Amino acid sequence: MTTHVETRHAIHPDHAKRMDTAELRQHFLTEGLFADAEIRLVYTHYDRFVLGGAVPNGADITLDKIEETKTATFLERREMGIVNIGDTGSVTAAGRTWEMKTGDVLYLGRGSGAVTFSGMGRFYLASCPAHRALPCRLVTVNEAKEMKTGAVETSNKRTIRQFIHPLVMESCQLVLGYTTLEDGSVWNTIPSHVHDRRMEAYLYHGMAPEARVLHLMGEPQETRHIFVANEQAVISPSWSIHSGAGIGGYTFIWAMAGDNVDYTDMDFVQPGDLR
Ligand SMILES: O=C(O)C(=O)C[C@H](O)C(=O)CO
Ligand SMILES: [Zn+2]
Repeated sequence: MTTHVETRHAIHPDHAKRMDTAELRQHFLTEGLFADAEIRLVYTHYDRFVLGGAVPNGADITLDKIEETKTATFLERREMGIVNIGDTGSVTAAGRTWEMKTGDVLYLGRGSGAVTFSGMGRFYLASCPAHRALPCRLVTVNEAKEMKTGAVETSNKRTIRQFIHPLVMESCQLVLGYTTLEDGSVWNTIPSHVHDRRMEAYLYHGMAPEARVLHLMGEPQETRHIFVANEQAVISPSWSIHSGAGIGGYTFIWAMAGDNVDYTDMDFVQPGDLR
């Protein structure tokens, strides 16, 4: 098995607004996170948030130590959320094994040690620094807090499921869940928002191979777009909106790290104020 880590540096909004399409994609889009028998990570300088994919494909693959953190194990000073977007698989860490069905989310607290992924799961990983060790917890789809929002009339009817969230469980910085669009609704995160206190990343999945999401990013008065394919993620700095419209159905996993874990701490931007 191989573990591959790529580093993404933080970009100032004045720099971002001068980027062409290729540069925007190079800095904010992550492609190819999921590969058989590999762990692929993107280490960002936005709140030291790491995102990635682990695909055991029937074997065992282990995330233990990476050079970028210069710690004895990856989770020595970090917490991690794991979402299974594949078939049933399992995760072993901290002397325990959790079976994860499609859509389940596992929280691993600081100091959980090496993490082994097994079975036919397709695991999305989101990790950030943690100031204390909190208990590991599997949150099943039924245990998530479900929020229906949007409307058919505005083409944004969707279900937001909150997993690593103060209403469900305690974490240090990480807040994570996923949002599924209803048939016929295309827009996510409308009205758009920013939250200067937290960065965010969106992993889009459950899309047909030829489908694309037109992801909107940038400062509210300087928006840019990125066309995103299935199982690609967009890194959203704290100064950027993160909204999108899909050509076809999709789900996206949102994960955040920063100064607070208050999901409702958003500065909304109405469509009429976007440029
Ligand atoms: O559909 C939505 O709206 C979202 O899922 C919004 C994200 O959860 C988010 O941006 C949280 O800050
Ligand atoms: Zn957000």
